[in-house]
Amino acid sequence: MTRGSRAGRGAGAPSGRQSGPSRGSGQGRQSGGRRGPVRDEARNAAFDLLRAVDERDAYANLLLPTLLRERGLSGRDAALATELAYGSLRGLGTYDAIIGACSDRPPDEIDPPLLDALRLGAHQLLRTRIPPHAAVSATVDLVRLRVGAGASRFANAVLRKIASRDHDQWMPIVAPDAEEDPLGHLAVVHSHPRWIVSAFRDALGGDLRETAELLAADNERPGVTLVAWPGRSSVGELVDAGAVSSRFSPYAAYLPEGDPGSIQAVADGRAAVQDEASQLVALALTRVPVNGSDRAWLDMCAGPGGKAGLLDALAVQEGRNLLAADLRFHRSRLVWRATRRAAVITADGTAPAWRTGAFDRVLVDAPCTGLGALRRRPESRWRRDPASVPEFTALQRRLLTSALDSARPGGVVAYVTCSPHLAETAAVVDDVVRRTGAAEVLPARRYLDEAGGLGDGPHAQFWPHRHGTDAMFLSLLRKLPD
Ligand SMILES: C[S@@+](CC[C@H](N)C(=O)[O-])C[C@H]1O[C@@H](n2cnc3c(N)ncnc32)[C@H](O)[C@@H]1O
Repeated sequence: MTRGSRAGRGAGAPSGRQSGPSRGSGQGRQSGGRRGPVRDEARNAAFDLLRAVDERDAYANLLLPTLLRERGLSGRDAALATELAYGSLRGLGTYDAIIGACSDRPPDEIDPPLLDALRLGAHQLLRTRIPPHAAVSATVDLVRLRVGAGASRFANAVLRKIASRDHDQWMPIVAPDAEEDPLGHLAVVHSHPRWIVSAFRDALGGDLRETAELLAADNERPGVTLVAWPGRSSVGELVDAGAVSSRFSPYAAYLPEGDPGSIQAVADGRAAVQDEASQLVALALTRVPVNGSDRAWLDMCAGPGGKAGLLDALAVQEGRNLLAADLRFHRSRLVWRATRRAAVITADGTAPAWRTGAFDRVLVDAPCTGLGALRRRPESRWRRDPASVPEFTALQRRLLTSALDSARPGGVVAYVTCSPHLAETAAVVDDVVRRTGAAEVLPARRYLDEAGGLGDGPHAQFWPHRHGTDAMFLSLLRKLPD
């Protein structure tokens, strides 16, 4: 392919001149004579989101609602902008491999704004039902308006080449052979960094077929799950408001469509959005029998307050006292908002502000790589760095050690991560238990009767492809006498 040798106009695009914004999929344009580039607000918003993620390390899920509001996008336009932006960010690994095969330079030598536009185009061509001619012409228009005329000719040539095959036809061309390099194959086909594929494969006991299912599940948008805080609202109330009963948690309901904020119980602060596995791991901590006192509960890494919200509601019902702490003041403020009666403090869990052995139950929901929640943050898989794993595991060990110090003998500690990476899960627990000799590991699955498929060992591991939840890990530990 000769770069810049093709006409700047979109391949197959009707050539009618059209002024003013065009919204939607780019279909239905006028035909006739030559036309200038058409500004498409949904694609522009998606492009701006990708640029913000690249240039400012923006979080797509946090910025997108603001961007849509500022641009006045709603309904189908908002849905299109969201699909294009999220799909392009998730699929970036696959799309870059294909763009590289269709270009005379590797993706990392393509001007970043142009590369982002090509990713948007590749997503439309390979993963949506937008007609190829519309996907190409709308993307070329975007490039011409936002990057430049020369770049639009290059984009046109690359996109036409991408459009010559569908996703499955591209895979044997761009992905390593599945027999020779299974991890490399899965990484390209399912658009994940190789080190994450490797970590998932290890956590799934080496099962490559199941690893592929997990990777595919990571590329789906997660549904919305609500929690009805006990004593404040009920699943029945959520169901009456349009939600659907859940599979596992007695406090969960799924919201098939619509804005959670439009549900009265959520608007009133009596219910909230919360992943079902998050509910169950917090619940499991409260289910373990303890001999003697059961008054004082601690949530040591509580921000932004998802699990603290549920623990607070349960503590109120059962007459317990919950202390919720977080290292960061702004996170503690969120916890304060999510709870009614809990005492909330800003404190470093590794240097506790509380007395040793003061608590009957302790939750340590440790900071982690977040590899279990990749569905929620479309760009996060590319931001995570394997070099961060040892930093997290060092902190996780200190926090778990401190959580055991904070529990009284006979008390219970729940160690939770939103990552299935073995270095952050079983390895941390094994190491701390061996080093301190302060705890025995309990069979966590016994306290999660609702859900199967949580693994074979003493710990419990939820999975997106098995449970439709985040990949949440739980280990339950009983503090031994000194
Ligand atoms: C995985 S998040 C907790 C999520 C929370 N439990 C929930 O369900 O919403 C980890 C939290 O630990 C906090 N954190 C990090 N280091 C900490 C420390 N040394 N002591 C206490 N909290 C810490 C972070 O600020 C972050 O809010």
